[in-house]
Amino acid sequence: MMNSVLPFTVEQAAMATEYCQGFTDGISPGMQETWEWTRENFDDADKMSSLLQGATNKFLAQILQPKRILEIGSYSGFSALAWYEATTKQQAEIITLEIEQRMIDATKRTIERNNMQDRVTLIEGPAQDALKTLEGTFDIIFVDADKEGYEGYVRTVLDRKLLSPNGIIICDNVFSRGLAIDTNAGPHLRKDLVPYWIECGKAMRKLNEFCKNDSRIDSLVLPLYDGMSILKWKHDTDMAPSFLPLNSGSPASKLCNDVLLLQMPIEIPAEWKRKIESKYPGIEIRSRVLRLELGLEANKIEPELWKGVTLACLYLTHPEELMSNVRFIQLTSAGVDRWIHHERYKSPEVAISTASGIHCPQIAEWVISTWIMRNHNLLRHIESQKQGHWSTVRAETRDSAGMRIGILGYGSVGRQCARLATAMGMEVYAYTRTPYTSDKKAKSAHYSVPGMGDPQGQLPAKWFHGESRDAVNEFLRQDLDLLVLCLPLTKATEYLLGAEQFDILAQGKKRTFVSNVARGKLIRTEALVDALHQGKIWGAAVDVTDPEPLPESHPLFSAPNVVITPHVSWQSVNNWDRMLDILETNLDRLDKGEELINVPDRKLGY
Ligand SMILES: C[S@@+](CC[C@H](N)C(=O)[O-])C[C@H]1O[C@@H](n2cnc3c(N)ncnc32)[C@H](O)[C@@H]1O
Repeated sequence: MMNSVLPFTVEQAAMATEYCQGFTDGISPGMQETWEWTRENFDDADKMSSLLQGATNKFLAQILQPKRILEIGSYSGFSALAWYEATTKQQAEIITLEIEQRMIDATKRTIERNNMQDRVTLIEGPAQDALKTLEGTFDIIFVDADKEGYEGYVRTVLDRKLLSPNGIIICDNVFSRGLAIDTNAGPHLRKDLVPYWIECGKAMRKLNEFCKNDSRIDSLVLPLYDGMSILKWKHDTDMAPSFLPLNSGSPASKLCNDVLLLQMPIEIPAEWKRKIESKYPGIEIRSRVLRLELGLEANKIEPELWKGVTLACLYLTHPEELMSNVRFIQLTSAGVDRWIHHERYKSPEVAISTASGIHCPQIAEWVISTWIMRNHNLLRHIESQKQGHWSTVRAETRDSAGMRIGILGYGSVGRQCARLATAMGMEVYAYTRTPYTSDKKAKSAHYSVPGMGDPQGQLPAKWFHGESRDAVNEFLRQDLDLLVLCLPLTKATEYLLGAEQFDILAQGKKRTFVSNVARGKLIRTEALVDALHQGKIWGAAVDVTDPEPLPESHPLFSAPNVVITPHVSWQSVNNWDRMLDILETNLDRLDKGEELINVPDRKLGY
């Protein structure tokens, strides 16, 4: 066949339509009813897709299996119904845009009649506005509104990368009843409509020229119905969100229908997103930057962005109803305190992982640096420096060689403290809740920064364990030079160090330096202040306090030999790369159906 279009007369075209419909599946009773009802109620019902076109859209969607569809131009909701029926398997989300009130009402009728409320959202108003605020990507975008608007819609979709890597844009009516091709090509048109369709035709020619020349996309214009063009990202451009290897033959990822939402204090690097999208074809990634300095209110995530989210990486809790589909939460904090009352956290169906391990290099450095500040009298020297005079202080100065560090809580932070202390010639005593046996399990299930810590538990010279206060007191009797608190705050560990424990430390042969990098409530603050004033301890460094923040002029500020920092020991520019490493490891494990890393014990609360 030389031409792609048969030279049908109007009568022959009607017969061909009937012929095709007769042999076509997918025109459901609901579609038939909506179509008939629209024809009976609206004079301009020719704006609606034909039954065969509805079936075509449905057929295409069944092959492409989109998870999100955007329709620009609902009219009476007939095409939205076709998208809806085609996507029951994957429960796709469908957003349809409509500006005209009578068509908004008609679409609402179709949505209600066909019970589409669960997955179809009708956004009322100009499509131009909606397109500026929509988030995420869509696998099918059906452009079927005002013809002059098409080029702008397509440009916005491409510029804002609203089209998913393997998604398609379908533009309907690109022939404009034939007048886009030739202004004489519509002899069958009603005379009064000719000027309108001539204008539409001009807009369509401009659209087609834009699409053909835009280096980001491939364009296919088909002589179907009133002309239909299909657009997709070019596969050799880096303009698209990312590309999936076509026909790679690799088995489908288990995450292919997942939507991952991240809220972290950084923009998620495009490179990381691309890597994840190509590892798990089909996964959709959405993100919001966390700006805690703006307060909780400013960090709410709009319901729109929560739709379909199954995997989340979060610091803050969000309303349970928005998170109802979430099956995995990667917390960006090492602790779970914020989450323990949240339904999603409590649900056994939801997998949880923490950020434990990402902070240990810097926290251990904080412990050692504050210890050195005290031993070398740096606080006093700095004070003199600030006053502009050569310090005359010649106080007792210590070095760490041969000293003993006692680490209460031998997790990732404790292990890195042990590593640094060992390098300085210290002896390590470690305290754990349960008896230390082998580290194999911890090693496979917990994140540690490569080359850091003590993954095999080889550094301690002596191990202690127990859940009782007596067991802890026994540990405190071990003549410790440096005592580091790096254990979680639970009911059992609350106020672990009070007046009694400072007395125990005072009775030993050494004067202990107490360092708290865990939680303020592990220590009774009044008892610490007393111990410092009475010289029961060599000094203290606290990055966490009770209360926190420490109120202005609190007695702890003016106690001797204490270093206080405002809960900052965890900070480092490297945190977020490490966080994304943990998340990636867990996505790998979810994909392979393996046990996750950094899974907290929900009963113990850490
Ligand atoms: C061709 S009809 C849509 C047909 C429908 N998709 C179907 O297949 O049955 C175009 C619709 O787009 C709507 N429309 C026109 N301009 C619009 C705009 N700027 N924003 C949103 N909708 C618009 C019109 O009111 C009209 O209902």
